[in-house]
Amino acid sequence: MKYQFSPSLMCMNLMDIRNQLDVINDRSDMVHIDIMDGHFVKNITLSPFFMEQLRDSLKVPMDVHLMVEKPADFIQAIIDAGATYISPHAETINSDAFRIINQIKQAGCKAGIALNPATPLSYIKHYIHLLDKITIMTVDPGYAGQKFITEMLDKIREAKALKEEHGYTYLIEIDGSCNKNTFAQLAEAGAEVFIVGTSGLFNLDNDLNRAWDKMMDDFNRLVKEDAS
Ligand SMILES: O=C(CO)[C@H](O)[C@H](O)[C@H](O)COP(=O)(O)O
Ligand SMILES: [Co+2]
Repeated sequence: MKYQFSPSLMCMNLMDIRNQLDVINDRSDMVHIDIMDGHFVKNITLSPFFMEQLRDSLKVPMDVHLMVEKPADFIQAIIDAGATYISPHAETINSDAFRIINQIKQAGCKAGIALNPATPLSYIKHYIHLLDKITIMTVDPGYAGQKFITEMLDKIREAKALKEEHGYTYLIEIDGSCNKNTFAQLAEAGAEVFIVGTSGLFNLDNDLNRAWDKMMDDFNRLVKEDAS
């Protein structure tokens, strides 16, 4: 299994997009796009408009993290803006989970789900088999630069065990404080996709190529590639 890295574009230097996109296109597996409505979380970040501006310059898939109270209001706009993965929060789709997952898949996109730290995996047990990716928040949602919640390691282990036991095909993605202090324990627990933001990537160096080199030097020193 090859670990994947997804830079969180809400953390990038928006004054230097062009240079950073060249690095991102060369080195990342996908990009993480946080869309917030100011209600589900008290913050507003990126948007379908931002995605449309970016899509012709991007050579890697867009992974959209929907931190909004009413994701059904945004799904079509995000599909139209070129998303590959679309991940609403499980806490916001209780009344239309299957409808939303079907809408995402029928559009040819991949269906993901994001779970708040306080939300157990059991909350999605009736549709977990339909998912292409599960994003386990290791910080409370809404902001970059927060403290890692170590209790989430058990949830990651549980997601890995369920996947192995039932043959589920979802990717296990981690969102929040993925960095040199957490890479090893996250990989050991079962993380497969690392969303890297301020602490894991963008704050390591003003030059994104050098920052990426530093991140991978740390990662490769701390994590032995999973042979499976
Ligand atoms: O979902 C997010 C926050 O709610 C974003 O994806 C952040 O970018 C993510 O937490 C990564 O940022 P960090 O500074 O590495 O924690
Ligand atoms: Co996110």
